[in-house]
Amino acid sequence: MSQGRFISLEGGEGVGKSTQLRLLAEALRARGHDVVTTREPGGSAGAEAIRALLFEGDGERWSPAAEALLFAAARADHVERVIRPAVAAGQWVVCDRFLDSSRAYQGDARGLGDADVLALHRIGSGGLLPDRTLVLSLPPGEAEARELARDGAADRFRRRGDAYHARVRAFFERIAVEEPERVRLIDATGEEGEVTARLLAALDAIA
Ligand SMILES: Nc1ncnc2c1ncn2[C@@H]1O[C@H](COP(=O)(O)OP(=O)(O)OP(=O)(O)O)[C@@H](O)[C@H]1O
Ligand SMILES: Cc1cn([C@H]2C[C@H](O)[C@@H](COP(=O)(O)O)O2)c(=O)[nH]c1=O
Repeated sequence: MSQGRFISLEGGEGVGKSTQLRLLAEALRARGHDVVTTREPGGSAGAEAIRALLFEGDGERWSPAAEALLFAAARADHVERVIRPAVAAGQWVVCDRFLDSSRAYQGDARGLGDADVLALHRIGSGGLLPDRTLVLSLPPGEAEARELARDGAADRFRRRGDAYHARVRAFFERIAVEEPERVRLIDATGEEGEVTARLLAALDAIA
């Protein structure tokens, strides 16, 4: 049995994560890997139910702590029921967002703190980390233009405003510097296929 892997795609809204999830999975399948694609919040029945709770209502419905707990609970179910079994069975799991989104959005931008988010992750998911995290990076105006062309309107997370999203972007850029073995910053400008090629190149030692 080949060795399973766990890869997460991260970054702000509209940078191309869902598009690249599909394209990267196709490229990895073409290399002979058995690939499972999934997403957060969600990815298992219980976690999708929590996703609905998180997306309903206005942006301040949940306190930072309650929101972090909901994301951590969804992740615990997803990790236990989907991610760990797939990796143990030799599959490659490619996930649209994971722990680093909680660190960026709840820990940093909502002020909960990195240590508390990591503590929730240790309790809920045994501290599982991806083998590689690929952070897609676009100039701010470009991500927003792509997002508005796709949706026409902002969802409750997008409505938190520019300063909030600037903190998220800065947090992702920082962890790529601080955790270079796991986290790679990827230029997400240009054609979809060019971005996929950069992602594949950034899988170097684990592919
Ligand atoms: N390389 C690209 N060039 C131009 N447009 C792109 C590119 N990649 C994705 N798009 C388009 O940009 C929009 C946002 O892409 P996508 O939905 O993949 O982003 P996302 O990061 O998953 O967003 P969100 O976090 O909001 O779910 C989509 O309409 C998609 O078709
Ligand atoms: C996993 C995770 C996500 N979020 C936020 C980030 C986005 O604004 C939404 C998810 O939207 P998407 O279109 O499905 O990417 O949720 C968060 O704040 N914390 C998290 O842990």
